[in-house]
Amino acid sequence: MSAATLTPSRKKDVQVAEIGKNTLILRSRTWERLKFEVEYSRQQGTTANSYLIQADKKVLIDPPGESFTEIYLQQLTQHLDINTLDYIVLGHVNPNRTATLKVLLAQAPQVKLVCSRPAANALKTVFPEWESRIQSVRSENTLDLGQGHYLSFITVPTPRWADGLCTYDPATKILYTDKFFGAHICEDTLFDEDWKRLGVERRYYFDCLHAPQAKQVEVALDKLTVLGAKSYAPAHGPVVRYSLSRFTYDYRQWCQAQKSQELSVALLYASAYGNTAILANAIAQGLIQNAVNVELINCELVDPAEITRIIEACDGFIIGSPTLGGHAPTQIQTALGIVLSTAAKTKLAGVFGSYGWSGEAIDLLESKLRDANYRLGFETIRVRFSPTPETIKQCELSGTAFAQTLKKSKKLRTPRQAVTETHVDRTEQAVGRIIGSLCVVTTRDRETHKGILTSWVSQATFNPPGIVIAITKEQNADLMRHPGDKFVLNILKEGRNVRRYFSRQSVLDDNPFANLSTQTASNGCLIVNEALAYLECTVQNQLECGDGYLLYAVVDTGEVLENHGVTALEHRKSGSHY
Ligand SMILES: Cc1cc2nc3c(=O)[nH]c(=O)nc-3n(C[C@H](O)[C@H](O)[C@H](O)COP(=O)(O)O)c2cc1C
Repeated sequence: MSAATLTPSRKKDVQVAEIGKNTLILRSRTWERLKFEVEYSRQQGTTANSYLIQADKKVLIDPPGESFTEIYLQQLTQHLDINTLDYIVLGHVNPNRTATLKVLLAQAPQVKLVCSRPAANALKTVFPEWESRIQSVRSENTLDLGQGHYLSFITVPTPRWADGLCTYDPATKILYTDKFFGAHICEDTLFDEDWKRLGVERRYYFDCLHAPQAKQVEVALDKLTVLGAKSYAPAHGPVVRYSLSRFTYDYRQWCQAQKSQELSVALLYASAYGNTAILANAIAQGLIQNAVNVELINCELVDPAEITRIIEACDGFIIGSPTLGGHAPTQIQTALGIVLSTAAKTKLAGVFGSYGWSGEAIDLLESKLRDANYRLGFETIRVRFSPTPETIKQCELSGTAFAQTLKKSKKLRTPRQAVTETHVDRTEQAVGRIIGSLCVVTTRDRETHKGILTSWVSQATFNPPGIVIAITKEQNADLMRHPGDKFVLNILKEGRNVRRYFSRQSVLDDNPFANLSTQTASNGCLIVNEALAYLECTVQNQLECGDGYLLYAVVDTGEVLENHGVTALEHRKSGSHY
């Protein structure tokens, strides 16, 4: 076998070499950044690999995109009489690829296109005239080219490439892996003999393309590793021959590492023409770079039960949509319904989308989430038509901002668990796991105002609206203990450290209201303006119990001060003290 290596060129070119019996690689090469998507940002160039198997029958695998059409066909025709070509196998389809396909199909009317069923459906929609030339295959299907080249197909659907198809040739033990096991790097070296040097590019490629779909990649690996391949022939970068086991192991490890991140974000989207998908991938990068697991959900492919499961398990969710005919696609509307009925209000949310002129889908998503009181982790991203390098960067930064906010809120919400069982009675620890809304009760005695921090509040009646509030004797809350006493319950907002002014030490030393913006309620007590909401209350009943009191108070009036926040919660180590 001659693994011919051609002279380097700084211009785009096509490198051709034999990589196995009857098998050529045609590598369309560019040393420049091919596209502005994040996956190309390391600027090492890339190769678009195509393969030609010439046995009794002839198959071309994955012709490149339109930036190479001309130079690729020039090279191809030096090694193949197009009139003898039988099949073109496609690992996936995208609009960019169709330019080369159109030329090939026009020149070779006998050629059949072989692809997965989703790819076939997509092609038939856009090119109905090709219908009779498209042959869709499934995992158990094979194609006999003669001379031992008995090709088998393996469908490998992922959120990003729902139509993914790998091809295995037992004659050469080459597995054509399309988007798996690639790297964006352009060199003369065809194989991976110096594979350690490729580590950074391989990992970056995985992070950009596969980390947000780690679960589906694992399923694909299960299908591919049983084949016993000796080489991987990917769509980009060197052919994998020397590091096949190591690279497969790395993929497993990277998937595991991704899935075991402490924080996880569900990234839901639909995209008819690919623009919203590009935004989703850029946001995913921002999250992944900040050690957050991303579950990419292409809403067109995932059933509602799976969306519900992922939404329940995630720490935050981000949803993106194109606008088509003034609406969000049905699948996005379904996903939104699931989110609104499933996701806890404490989950951080985000909205993005590509639109043309009116962008109703993005407005719908944002307004529904705001109305439902979700906190948004970044300013809603609206991109007209195709993203630009700037908007891609903006998406990455938004992903980063989202990850950081998520980490902060997780810290706030996570109770400190350091106490050992020898120090605190287990029962007290268990009682301490009851949590409540963090509030400041304000009372008034002539010109003196007082504030008491509490989280022992619960709604008790609907009609009249009434609450029960527990106070301990040491809280010295005499001004609110008797029927007819008035107070204001200020419900605090998560993320604002208002409580520090009302800790025991602060109250003893200072006037807690000196550093806070307040206003006077109609019952004379103070409203803390930084609170999320306040209730003006009148005590009706009091019950002395244990070392405290239980008060039932009727809510006279109240108001939400900030529409877009969530209530701060109080977590305690132990139920033995406040
Ligand atoms: C059939 C069709 C209908 C569209 N209707 C709207 C519309 O009502 N309002 C709008 O802002 N953009 C509209 N657009 C523009 C798309 O939102 C825009 O092309 C967007 O980039 C598509 O995103 P996608 O690539 O993620 O599918 C329409 C586009 C098409 C092809």
